[in-house]
Amino acid sequence: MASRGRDEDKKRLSEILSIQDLRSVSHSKMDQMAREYYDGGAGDGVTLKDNEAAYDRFIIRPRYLRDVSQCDPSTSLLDHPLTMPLGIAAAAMMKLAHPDGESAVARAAADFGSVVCLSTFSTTSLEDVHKAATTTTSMSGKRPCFLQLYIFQNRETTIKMLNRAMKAGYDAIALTIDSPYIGRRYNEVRNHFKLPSHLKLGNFEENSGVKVGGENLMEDIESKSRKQPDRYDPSLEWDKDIQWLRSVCGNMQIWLKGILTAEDAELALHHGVDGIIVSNHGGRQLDHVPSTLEALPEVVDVIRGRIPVHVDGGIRRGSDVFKAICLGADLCWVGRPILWGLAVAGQDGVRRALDILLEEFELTMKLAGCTHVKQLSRRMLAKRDAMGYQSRL
Ligand SMILES: Cc1cc2nc3c(=O)[nH]c(=O)nc-3n(C[C@H](O)[C@H](O)[C@H](O)COP(=O)(O)O)c2cc1C
Ligand SMILES: CCCCCCC(=O)C(=O)O
Repeated sequence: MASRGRDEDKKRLSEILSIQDLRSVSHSKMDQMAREYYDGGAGDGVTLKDNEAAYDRFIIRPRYLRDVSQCDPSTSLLDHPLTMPLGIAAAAMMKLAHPDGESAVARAAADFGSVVCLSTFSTTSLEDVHKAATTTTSMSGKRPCFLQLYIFQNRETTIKMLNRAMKAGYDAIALTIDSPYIGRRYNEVRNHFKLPSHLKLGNFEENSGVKVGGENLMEDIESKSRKQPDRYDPSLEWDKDIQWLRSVCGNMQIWLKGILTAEDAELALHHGVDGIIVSNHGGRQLDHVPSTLEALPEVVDVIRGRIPVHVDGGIRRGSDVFKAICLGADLCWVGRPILWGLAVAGQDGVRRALDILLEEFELTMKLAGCTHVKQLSRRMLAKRDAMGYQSRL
């Protein structure tokens, strides 16, 4: 019976040709609360939509007659090989999409040759996910693994989690800096978002005081509720807290997730972080901030190759990955496409999402006249505006 279900999933997956197809099919697989939590954003969704729309404002300037019979889309991260410059972004509570949740995502990533960033609010323990993410049948050598971090007011909660991450073997922490409070998300309030009782947060004890959602979500969002005993620490500052984090992170690298300006990129460099992720949290935090693709160049220009710069938000096609790498990103992280794949067919659905992005990325490289990721540069893009297009960036 189970194998018939998997065969049907495989047939359905072979008919899915794009991430948009995956998104449409995923909608029938989730209830309203999960679907709107996954797909939605903050406020009126201006930034959410702009993250995707920004990719259509850039056009590719292809070069021809350049022997593209061989093409290598691979890269590396922390000395580990990656099949392409693509990682799986932190997303909370993956078991809302599929009972195999984060472990299925981690297994698909390992077999494909990608990297996972696990959310603080995973519904699987960080130890189990690390095991799944680093055990692979197809890629040789150890796989990299990131843990996304929210720092809690009760620092002991955070320290305990970091100690577990070090022991499990995580390579890097991605501290999310765009969330001193949760963004204003109407869907979650209307749907009375809460983690269903059969699911548990994987990284906290029952009595830790950490929870997501609940009866008073709007109060929680505004951080007024007395019912929420432990919440994000909104008092974080560059000087005191990055140093503090370093003192409790052991050998794990420290990356910052949520940089959107040259000024903060410069501060990140000054405070000695190991890498940055240009991100607006998939349009889920402050609405009306820039699309990440358009924020990327100012960050790349100030960093000048001294630390890696990654980007996430709105990436739905291999050509989007191509454009972000042309604008100077070293790697792209994808969030929702992976959740849609997970909802459609668990590990196989995630693998389908990754394969679609790889096939599209490789074909875009070849049709644009590139055979290696290092050849991608700003000269390969132009920006479309109301008047036509600007041929040089
Ligand atoms: C359902 C969902 C849950 C998320 N949970 C987290 C989280 O726990 N921590 C975090 O830093 N970012 C979280 N994010 C943001 C992602 O890490 C990433 O920045 C974003 O999804 C990228 O945009 P994309 O979904 O358009 O690819 C979440 C995103 C989604 C869609
Ligand atoms: C109901 C709000 C939970 C927020 C924590 C996870 C997260 O970062 C997200 O974007 O969602």
